[in-house]
Amino acid sequence: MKQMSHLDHTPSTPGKFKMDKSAYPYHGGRLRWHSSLAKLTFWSFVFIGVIFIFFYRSPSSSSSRFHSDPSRRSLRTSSWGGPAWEKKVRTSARIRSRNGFSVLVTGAAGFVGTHVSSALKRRGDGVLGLDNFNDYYDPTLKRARQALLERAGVFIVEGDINDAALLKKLFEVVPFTHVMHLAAQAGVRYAMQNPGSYVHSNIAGFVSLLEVCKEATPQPAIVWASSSSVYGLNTKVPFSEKDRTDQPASLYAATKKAGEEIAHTYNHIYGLSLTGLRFFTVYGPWGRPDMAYFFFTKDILNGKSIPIFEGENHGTVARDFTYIDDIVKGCLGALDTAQKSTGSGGKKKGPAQLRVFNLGNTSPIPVTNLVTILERLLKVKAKRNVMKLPRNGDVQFTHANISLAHRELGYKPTTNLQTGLKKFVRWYLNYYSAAGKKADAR
Ligand SMILES: O=C(O)[C@H]1O[C@H](OP(=O)(O)OP(=O)(O)OC[C@H]2O[C@@H](n3ccc(=O)[nH]c3=O)[C@H](O)[C@@H]2O)[C@H](O)[C@@H](O)[C@@H]1O
Repeated sequence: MKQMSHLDHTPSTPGKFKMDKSAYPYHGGRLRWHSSLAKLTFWSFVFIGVIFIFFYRSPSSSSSRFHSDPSRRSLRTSSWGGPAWEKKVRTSARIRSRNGFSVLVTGAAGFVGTHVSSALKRRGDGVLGLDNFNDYYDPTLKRARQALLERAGVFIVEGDINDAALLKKLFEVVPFTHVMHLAAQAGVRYAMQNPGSYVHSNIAGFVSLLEVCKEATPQPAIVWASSSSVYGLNTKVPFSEKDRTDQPASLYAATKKAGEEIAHTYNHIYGLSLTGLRFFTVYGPWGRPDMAYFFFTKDILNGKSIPIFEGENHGTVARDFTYIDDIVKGCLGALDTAQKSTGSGGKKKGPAQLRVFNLGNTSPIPVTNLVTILERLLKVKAKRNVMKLPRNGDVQFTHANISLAHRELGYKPTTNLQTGLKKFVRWYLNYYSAAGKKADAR
């Protein structure tokens, strides 16, 4: 709006010029014409200067451009900046242990983001969260996670990874040693409804973050969330990092695969240290209400029928469900073994680390078994509506080979589905009964 008002003033200056022109007839001499032209040039420079300063000084300018993007569903305009805000940022990111890290966690109000942030904080690392609190699923749950982190001393900045001015400011205030990049548009099937949001967050947002990281001094090491879905139509099991990932079955998977290629580019050109983690259907307390185990729980309790997918000829649909605490250990292992980025001033100074790891559980469980476990834990019989796996991006089977993560990160999952779901159900019942909250799943 401010820009418009500047622009609205534009005619007044040439108007003066016109007046000058009419006061002095054209044949009145070149000199006067030249002096008017000089005035116009002068005022034009002043005007352009004002516009320039406005754009570069105002953080809200970038966020207002960003807010015009229809694929975003962030609920409120982010406001940031100022001494009090900077103090909160600095305090949250302050390292409290010897050889600790200062980590920027994007997507900190998300499921994995919350767990990783609190684990880092517990061991004495400095943690600053960033989240846009969009309404892809019930934002009340994200706010509750935020409150949990606040109590642990983690401040979450409200903003989007596409807001380059905000990211730059964060790096100005804190020289982050690491970035744990978990902000993303998740969910396999939703990609058919809102493809733009996947491109916006998983591709444009990732590039925006990497652009700022590559310019930062020192450059941080980056660990980020890829997905088991990159294996797509690959039929060789268990999935190993060496297997083909060029047949994604969903746009979601394609954007995660694109992220892996983009990571390669930034590593190659700028010397950024990058580690991608392929998560396998992560579940647990504080989980995502759009995921099957979560809304199955809600629907079973409400006596609603649940759609259970099956493959051709009643083929089993199965997932290598992985418990959140195991995933957190994998994330911390990745951060701990991440080598420093090698670039500075936006230039590569030497080869840097580039890694991809599977973080799965290594034991695929049919979705029907998941439902049976939930029935037992909830003591309610599910109304099963078995149906053909729709052509909506789902794959029939996932199974991780985790030997690389085991060797390099010391990753060793220890929670089976029965135990993990028990912990989830306990949390679910507590969380939704405590405040009389309604599980607004999807
Ligand atoms: O690990 C991954 O790569 C992915 O895991 C999950 O994706 P997905 O495995 O599809 O998880 P759910 O949506 O919870 O589905 C779990 C299983 O339940 C099945 N399902 C899902 C929904 C439904 O109505 N019925 C049903 O039988 C799915 O086919 C799938 O086999 C996450 O949603 C993704 O963000 C993540 O990247």
